Amino acid sequence: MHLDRRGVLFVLSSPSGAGKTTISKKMLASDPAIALSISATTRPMRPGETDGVDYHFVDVDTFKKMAADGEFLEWAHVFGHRYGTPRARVEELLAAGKDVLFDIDWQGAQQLYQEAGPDVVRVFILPPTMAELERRLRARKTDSDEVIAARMARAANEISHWDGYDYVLINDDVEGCFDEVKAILRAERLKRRRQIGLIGFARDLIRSVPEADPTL
Ligand SMILES: Nc1ncnc2c1ncn2[C@@H]1O[C@H](COP(=O)(O)OP(=O)(O)OP(=O)(O)O)[C@@H](O)[C@H]1O
Ligand SMILES: Nc1nc2c(ncn2[C@@H]2O[C@H](COP(=O)(O)O)[C@@H](O)[C@H]2O)c(=O)[nH]1
Repeated sequence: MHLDRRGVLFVLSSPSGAGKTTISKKMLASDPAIALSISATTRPMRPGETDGVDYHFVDVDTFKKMAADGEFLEWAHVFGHRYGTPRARVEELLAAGKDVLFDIDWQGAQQLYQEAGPDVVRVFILPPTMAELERRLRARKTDSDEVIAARMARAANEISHWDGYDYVLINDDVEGCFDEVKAILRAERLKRRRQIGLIGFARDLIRSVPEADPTL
């Protein structure tokens, strides 16, 4: 049975290369009730990325204007570039009854939580080892040695924020991690405070009992 509920703002964070894009893509492909928040970024496009799908690729002046105009729900400097979550798409998705998936760093998760509080569910993904993290970054073949070194150098800092999250998973095996993420989303969707349709449903159930106490 379907009851109206508040949308979940589902955040995935991790050190670069731990697998959050991989998990996000699997979630989006398997569940039409959740849609991706498409960030704006000033970083250059990678091979295989599409403007407007993976990110909105913008120059620094455009980004600064968007920030000054209040167009971002949150934004941060990451790896020497600016990244931000456009407010409009998130609001449209929530109004359409969707859950929203965010692939953002710990600074973004913190700001989003300040904005949207308990509607936000924060999941942090750890790699099994730092050697495996570096191996994944290299195997992805999207970044230069210099970029990979910078991402590895920042990984410890990113990981140090693990305790600001509601759930922490170790992505050793993609399918296992994906199953855990799906279980979290499913349980969060079922939380009583998100099921706004429950109030009317329970009231109608009670009123349908002729012998019920009329003050209930
Ligand atoms: N459990 C896993 N085992 C082996 N390889 C994995 C696993 N999870 C992801 N990968 C691979 O590791 C690489 C990095 O994954 P991905 O791009 O999803 O990381 P990310 O956390 O989104 O990184 P970034 O923050 O830089 O976008 C990809 O090539 C992906 O296929
Ligand atoms: N605070 C935000 N962080 C973001 C946003 N979009 C992406 N990110 C994070 O940046 C790094 C690097 O991403 P990459 O695509 O260049 O590898 C990663 O941790 C993302 O989660 C955002 O809108 N806000």
